[in-house]
Amino acid sequence: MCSIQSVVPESYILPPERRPGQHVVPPCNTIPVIDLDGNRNELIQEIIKASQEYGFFQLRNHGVSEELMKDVLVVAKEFFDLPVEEKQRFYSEDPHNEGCRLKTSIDFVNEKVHFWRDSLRQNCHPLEEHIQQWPENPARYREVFGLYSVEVRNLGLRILDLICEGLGLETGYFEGGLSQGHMMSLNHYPPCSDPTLVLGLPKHGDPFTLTLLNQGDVPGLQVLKDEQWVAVDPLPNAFVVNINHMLQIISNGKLKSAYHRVVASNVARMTIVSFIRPSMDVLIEPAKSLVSESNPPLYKCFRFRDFSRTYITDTHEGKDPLEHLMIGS
Ligand SMILES: O=C(O)CCC(=O)C(=O)O
Ligand SMILES: [Fe+2]
Repeated sequence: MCSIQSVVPESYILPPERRPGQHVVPPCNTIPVIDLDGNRNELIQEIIKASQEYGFFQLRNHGVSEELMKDVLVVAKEFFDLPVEEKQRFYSEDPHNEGCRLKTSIDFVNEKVHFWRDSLRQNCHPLEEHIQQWPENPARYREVFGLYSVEVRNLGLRILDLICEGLGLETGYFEGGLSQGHMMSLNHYPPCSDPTLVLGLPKHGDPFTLTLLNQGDVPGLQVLKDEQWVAVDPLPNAFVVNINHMLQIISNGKLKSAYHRVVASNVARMTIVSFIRPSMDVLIEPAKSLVSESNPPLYKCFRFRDFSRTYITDTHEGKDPLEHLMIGS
């Protein structure tokens, strides 16, 4: 994308009703901050409560070192600062390209308005199957992201274990197909001369199982809570964790996959997002042990592959991607 431009290009300007505008969004002091070092039973209660009320929480004392949290942001910035010729071989506009892919906005060819974000997406698990496709330049790229991806995946699986216990599901429910993949997105939001006209990312819910976001120290993320946008301001060295659509369905609506968006700003912002994701072939449905006659299933059973196809088109058309999965729809 454009790096620094004095005028926002027409193709990035949203229609007035979709712009963030001048409206000042309050920082949210109520999104729970959870210490992973705490007592296990209390921790489980806190995670479940936060996931029910907000679908989001910030996690501290998570075990990933401060140095590694910072290093990935530095190396990611070094990648985006490389000359265009160096980055170009990763660039693809094909939304079905699942390899290590550099793109700008979301679906540049098909979308009506573009979003103020460049991203590099890479698969991370199993590491040895994917690392060879990752950039070799900057020189530390594979080493730093290799270490980080293993630690973040383990952390994600640990949180899923706590959620599993908190929901009362059988041990290991999220192991295997529901957490088979790990995809990382290095998001680069360039400085924008008029952030009121554009969005870094539009309102969306994450389609996978669980997200762990390292958002650095520049604000930009906002969550929809009770129909109001609230800012999730950066907390040093914390992960922002959020429940994804598949976890909402498996929990039969108990846990919430909250809508969120990213606003641009006049300084650059770099974030590293890790998605723990299901395999394409896995069947998703409300967990059998969570449904009963008095608590009937809210969602149909479907294959993740089929959902991923409709998610892209639904999101483009501004539709709720979960609507046609509801029983009775
Ligand atoms: O960069 C951020 O703050 C959030 C990114 C995000 O929501 C996503 O990649 O799905
Ligand atoms: Fe997201």
